[in-house]
Amino acid sequence: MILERKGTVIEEVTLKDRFNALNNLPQFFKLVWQTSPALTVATALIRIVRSAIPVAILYVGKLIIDQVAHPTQGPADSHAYLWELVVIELILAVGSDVLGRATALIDSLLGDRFANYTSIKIMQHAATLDLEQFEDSTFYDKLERARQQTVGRTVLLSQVLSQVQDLITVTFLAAGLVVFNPWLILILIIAVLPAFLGEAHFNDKTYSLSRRQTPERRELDYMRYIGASDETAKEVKLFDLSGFLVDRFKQLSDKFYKDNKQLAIKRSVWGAAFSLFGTVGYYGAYVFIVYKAVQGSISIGDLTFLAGSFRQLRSLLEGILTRFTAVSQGAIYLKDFFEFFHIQPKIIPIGKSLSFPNPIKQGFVFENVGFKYANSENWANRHLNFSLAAGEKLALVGENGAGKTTLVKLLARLYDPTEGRILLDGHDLREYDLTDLRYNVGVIFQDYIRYQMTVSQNIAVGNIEEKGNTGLIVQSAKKSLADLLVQKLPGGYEQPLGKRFNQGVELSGGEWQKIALARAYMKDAQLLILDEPTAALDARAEYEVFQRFSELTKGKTAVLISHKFSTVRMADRILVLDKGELLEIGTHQELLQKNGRYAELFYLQAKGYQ
Ligand SMILES: Nc1ncnc2c1ncn2[C@@H]1O[C@H](COP(=O)(O)OP(=O)(O)OP(=O)(O)O)[C@@H](O)[C@H]1O
Repeated sequence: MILERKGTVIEEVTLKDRFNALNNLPQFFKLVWQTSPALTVATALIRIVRSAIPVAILYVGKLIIDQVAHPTQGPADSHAYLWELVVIELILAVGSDVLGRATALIDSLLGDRFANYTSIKIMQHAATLDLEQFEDSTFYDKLERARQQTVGRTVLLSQVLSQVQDLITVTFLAAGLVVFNPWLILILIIAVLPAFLGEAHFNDKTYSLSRRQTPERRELDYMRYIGASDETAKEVKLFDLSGFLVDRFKQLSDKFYKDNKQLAIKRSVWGAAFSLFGTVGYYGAYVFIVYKAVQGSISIGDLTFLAGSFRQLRSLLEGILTRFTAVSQGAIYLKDFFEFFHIQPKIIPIGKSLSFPNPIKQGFVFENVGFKYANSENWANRHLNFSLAAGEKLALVGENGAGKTTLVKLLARLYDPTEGRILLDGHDLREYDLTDLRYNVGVIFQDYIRYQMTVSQNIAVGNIEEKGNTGLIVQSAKKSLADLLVQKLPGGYEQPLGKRFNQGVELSGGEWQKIALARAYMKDAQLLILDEPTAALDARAEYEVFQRFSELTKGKTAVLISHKFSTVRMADRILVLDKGELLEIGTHQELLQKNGRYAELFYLQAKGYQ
C-alpha cells in the first residue's frame, strides 16, 4: 500500500499492489499504440513467431540424435534425411537470430518514439497547469518522476512483450515435459519460486528508495546546474561558491551511493543463494531423466530433448518470474506517470465563458479581494476595494513585499482571489474565457525571461502566433526603443541572444529590458501591466519609455509598478499598498496634499536627488 503524508512518503508494496498495478498496463499500451501502431504490431507478430522456435529446434535435435543412434532407413536415405534435419535446424537457428535482432531494432525505435511522444505530452500537460502548482515542491517531485518514466518505461514495453513470448514458448516446452512426467514441472516451479520472491522483495526496496530520493535527486540536479551553467557562472566565481556547491553535491551523491550500495549488496547475496537452490532442484530432476534413459525407458533423443527442454524451461521460468516483478514494478512506476496527468488546473472559466470586452467599457472593480499563497500563513493581499476605470493608468507603489506583484497576478488571473472577487465590466473575472483573457492582458514582469533565442523570437514571445510577422516585430521594437540597439547587432533581428549557443551576443541588463518591453506591443491587449520591467534602464531611457508607453497606449487600461516616483507620477492615479492592504489611492497631487505615506516616500526620494 502506498501512503502519502504531507512531505513524507511511506511506502510498502504488497504482492496485491503488484497485481493491481498491472491495471495500468492497458493504458500504457494505449500510449504505445498511439506512438506507432505499425511498430507495435510488427514487434508483437515477430515475437509470436519467435516463441515457437526453441521447441522446434529441440525437437529437430531429438530427431537427429535418434536418427544417428537408430537409423530408420537404409544408409543412403538415412544420410539424406539426416542432412535435411540439420539444414532445418540451421534455418531455425538463423531465423531465430534474425527475428531476435529485428525485435531489438523495432523495440529501440519504438522506445525512442515513445520517449519523445510522452515528453511532449508532459510538456503539453504542464502548460495547462496553474502557476500555483508550479510553486509546490511535491508537484515538482511528481513532474520529475513522470519525466523519468518517459525513458525508463520503454524498457517495460520490451519486457511485457518478451513475457508474452516466453509464456508461449514455455507452454510448448512444458507440453513435452507433461507428457513425460508432470512432477518435473512441479519441481521446476518450486526451484525457481524463492528467486522470484527475493526479486520481488528487492524491487520493492529499490522502488521505495527511489521514491524517497526524489526530492534529493532534484536538489542534486539543481546543484549540478548551478555549478556549471552560463547563468550562474558569474556569481559562482565571484563568491567562490564552487567548493560549497561541490561539497553539497558530494554529500548528496555519497548518500545515494551508500544507500544504493547497501541494497545492491544485499540483493546480490540473496540472489546467489536463491539461484543455488534453483540449481540443486534442476540437477535433481536432471538425474531423474538420465536415470530413466539408462533404464532404457526413453531414447537418447528423448533424453536430449527432455534435458534440453528442462534446462530451457528453468531459465525461461526464472526469467518470467523475475520479469514479472520487473513488469509489475514498471507498472507501479507507471502510476507515478499517470498521476502527473491526473493533476488538473484549478484556474478554469466558471459558467458561461464570456469573451473579453474589446474595448473595456467600465473597467475593473476589486471587491474585498484577498489572496494567500498556498504555502504561506500570511495574506499577500487583503481587503482590497478599489476600481480601475477603462482607459485609466494606475501606478502601484509600496515597499518590497507589499503585494504589488501579487495584485497584478490576480488581474492576469495567474491566481484566483482567496476571498472576494474581481469584476470586469460587471462580471467576475473567472467568467471570462481564459485564452481570450490571456490574449487581452499583456504583462511584462520584472523577472521576465531572457530567452537564448534570436531577437525576433525574443520579441515574438509576446504573441507567438505572430512569430513570422516581421513588420509587427520591428514595429514593436520601435515602440519599446529596442529598434536602435537591434540595428547595431551584427545579425539584426535574426541575431541569437545570450551566450549559451553558438554566435550568441550578450546584451546589457537595460538592453534586455528594451527587448522584453517590445513584447508588450506584440498584441492589441486591452489591459497592459508593466511590473518594474524598466528598473535596469537609465533615467533618460526610463522616462522616454514611459512617455511613449502613455502615448502608445492611449485609451488602453494600464497598471505600472515602479519604485521611481518620476515614473509613478505620470500615472492617472496611484495606489499605495502596505502589507498587502490599500493604504492610499489618488492622483499625484491629491496624495501629496494628503501628506501621507506617498508624500513621505516621494519627498524622501526627491531629497536623495538634491
Ligand atoms: N510564490 C510565492 N509563494 C509564497 N509567498 C509569496 C510568493 N510570492 C510572493 N510571496 C509573498 O507575498 C508577499 C507579497 O509579495 P509580492 O511579490 O506581491 O510583493 P511586491 O510588492 O511585488 O514586492 P517587490 O517590490 O519586492 O517586488 C511577500 O511577503 C512575499 O514573500
